[in-house]
Amino acid sequence: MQQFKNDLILRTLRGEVTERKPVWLMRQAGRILPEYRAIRSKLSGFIELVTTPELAAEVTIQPVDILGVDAAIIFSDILVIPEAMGLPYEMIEKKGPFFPKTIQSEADAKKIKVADPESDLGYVLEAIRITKKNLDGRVPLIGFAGAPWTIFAYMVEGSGSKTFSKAKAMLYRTPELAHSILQKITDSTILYLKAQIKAGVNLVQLFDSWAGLLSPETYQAFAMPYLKQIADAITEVPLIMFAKGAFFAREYFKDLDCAAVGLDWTMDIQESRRLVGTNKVLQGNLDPCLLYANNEVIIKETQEMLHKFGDKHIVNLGHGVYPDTNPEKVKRFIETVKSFELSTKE
Ligand SMILES: Cc1c2[nH]c(c1CCC(=O)O)Cc1[nH]c(c(CCC(=O)O)c1C)Cc1[nH]c(c(CCC(=O)O)c1C)Cc1[nH]c(c(C)c1CCC(=O)O)C2
Repeated sequence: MQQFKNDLILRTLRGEVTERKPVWLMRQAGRILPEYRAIRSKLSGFIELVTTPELAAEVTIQPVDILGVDAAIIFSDILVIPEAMGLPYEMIEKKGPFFPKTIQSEADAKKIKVADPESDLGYVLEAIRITKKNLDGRVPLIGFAGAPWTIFAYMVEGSGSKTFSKAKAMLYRTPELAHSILQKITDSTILYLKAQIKAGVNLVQLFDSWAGLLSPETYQAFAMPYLKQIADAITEVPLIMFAKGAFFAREYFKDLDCAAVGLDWTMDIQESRRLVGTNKVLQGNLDPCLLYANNEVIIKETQEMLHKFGDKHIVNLGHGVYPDTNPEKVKRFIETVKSFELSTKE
């Protein structure tokens, strides 16, 4: 096993008691950092950055150097999977992702293939290898993928949406077609995560960003079976399951073979602990908007959160950090976490 200078997150995921809690932020690599924007502004756009391994590796490491987080997350996007399956995406400035081609019919579904990570996603794997080399054991590297329902939602809807009603309509109208697409996404995701692990990531997170749009019954039918396949297949490294807005899913995750469950800021910490059980680590869940507050408020709210979680906790926000957040506020949040256990031990 690789030796790290800082392996707090891996020890926490193994259930060990550590000297302090590990901290990282979803979307830590990105527009909050002027150093990121400097690299990004020289390129044609986000996709060029994602597909240029040397630069993707550089922006992956920036938050480790600048913010002092306890893990790096590989700079990429969940939408590289639809692309590898045959549906390329565009990233429209200030609007978000757009798919010129989507899946509307059985004929469309037949045309998409199971991704071959080595040939279709080699640029991500290369970025992981370069990142590992340049991190030089400072902190572990997180790999990730979108959860099947969230990826399906983009492949059918074709863009972001408040309701994802086209994608949800397919679940209700043609469930068998939906299941066949979800299975292909799942197969692609398992191959992709395994390829990331082989390239060097030390843990992985699944993002089910649109989980909260489904009813409990629909989530049981169209999300859980595929999450279970992924969790059962990923045996090499710890898995963090993050399903935004899915209150109902916390109790389902109790029986999922994952090391940790991510909470968003709307989820009560003690209630979540009850639902998820005592075995798993919890991750989260400060409201990203708290980082707009003044330092005293940030420190107080962060400390309260740290108390409420107790042990078995990876500190994070409840969702990705918003792009207009002042990096100094992020640093204040991280410093509060780092000094917390020290101050309570004295
Ligand atoms: C739903 C989703 C996407 N992508 C992702 C999710 C799941 C997490 C979540 O729920 O937020 C995941 C993601 N996207 C990105 C990362 C990088 C690693 C990290 O967390 O630091 C990760 C983990 C980079 C990115 N992905 C994107 C950016 C912004 C692009 C830019 O630099 O202009 C970054 C840094 C673009 C993206 N990509 C996506 C959207 C909706 C957008 C546009 C939103 C926006 O503009 O903020 C799809």
